[in-house]
Amino acid sequence: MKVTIVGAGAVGASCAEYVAIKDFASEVVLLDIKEGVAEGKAMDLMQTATLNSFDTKITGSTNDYSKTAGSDIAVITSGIPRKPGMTREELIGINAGIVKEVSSKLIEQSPDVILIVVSNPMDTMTYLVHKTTNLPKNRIIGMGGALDSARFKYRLSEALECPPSDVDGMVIGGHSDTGMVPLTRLATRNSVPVTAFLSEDRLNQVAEDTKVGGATLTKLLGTSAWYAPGAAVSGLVQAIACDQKKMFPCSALLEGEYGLNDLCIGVPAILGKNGLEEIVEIELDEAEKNKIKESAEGVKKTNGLLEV
Ligand SMILES: NC(=O)c1ccc[n+]([C@@H]2O[C@H](COP(=O)([O-])OP(=O)(O)OC[C@H]3O[C@@H](n4cnc5c(N)ncnc54)[C@H](O)[C@@H]3O)[C@@H](O)[C@H]2O)c1
Ligand SMILES: O=C(O)C[C@H](O)C(=O)O
Repeated sequence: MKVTIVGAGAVGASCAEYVAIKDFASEVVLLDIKEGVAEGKAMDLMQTATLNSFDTKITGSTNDYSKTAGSDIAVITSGIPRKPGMTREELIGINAGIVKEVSSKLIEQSPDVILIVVSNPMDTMTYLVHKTTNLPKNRIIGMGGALDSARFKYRLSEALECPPSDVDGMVIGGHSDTGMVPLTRLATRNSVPVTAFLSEDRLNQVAEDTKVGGATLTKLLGTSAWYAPGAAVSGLVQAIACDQKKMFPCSALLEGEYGLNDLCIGVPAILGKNGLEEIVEIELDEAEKNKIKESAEGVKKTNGLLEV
């Protein structure tokens, strides 16, 4: 199993580290345009192999796509991150060109590759890859919901004063400060609805904190987050590589599901060896349906800025 990660920056390197530590891939290739950076990070990570007990071979490449040939899965993290005070949507001008070029070069070398898009604004970048490549829709997946759901569970565990592992929950919708839809009605602590423990006001606070999770970290760090993003991407990579049939909220191309068409947005999906194998349509209540509709309008507005 060969995994390529384009962009050896904060998220790309974190993802490479988690993939390696989980030890399911034979090879990880890190590629970046910055001279020597991917090679350096690959070597640094390889020097953790005996410390962290993994056999995955990590190599680096400065913009030489021949090194990525025959990749089963490729992750696109290349592009710029936001700075405090910015929205993800503001990154479209620079990142659209990068994502378009990178996806085309990856497919040239690995025609059977499954692509995971991470660069922001992620839903629109995922849609761009669908529009500009001929890959079947199961082989283009946007990562955002897995991260947002992890943040949601963290915020719920804080409110419940319990370990995060006690909590289950999911965030669907657009990966944006206003477009995320944390499904508080369906979240549970060991099968008990969280609504049994937390007031409506507290749950609304949890939802709002979740939606601005990325912005909160960006303000603290001066750039956007990387540990949880890298871990979230590695979860998707593992589900595909190991044919786990796991469910994650992923940005998928919708053709009628949830009453939506011609956009990529976060919905529950089953991931396995064929990539995004199934979109799961869950029963939403009226308020949730309205939130998804509103979120989709926001994503479509951003898609409208693309020149495709
Ligand atoms: N979808 C998500 O949940 C999520 C989470 C975190 C970050 N992100 C996004 O991921 C992207 C990367 O974030 P980061 O913190 O790793 O940024 P970073 O600046 O640390 O790393 C980006 C890397 O991309 C490289 N790059 C730029 N153009 C390239 C090209 N044409 N080919 C190859 N490499 C190129 C840069 O040299 C840099 O090393 C940003 O757009 C960020 O907003 C998305
Ligand atoms: O917040 C960002 O800009 C990066 C990423 O989308 C995140 O949610 O951490």
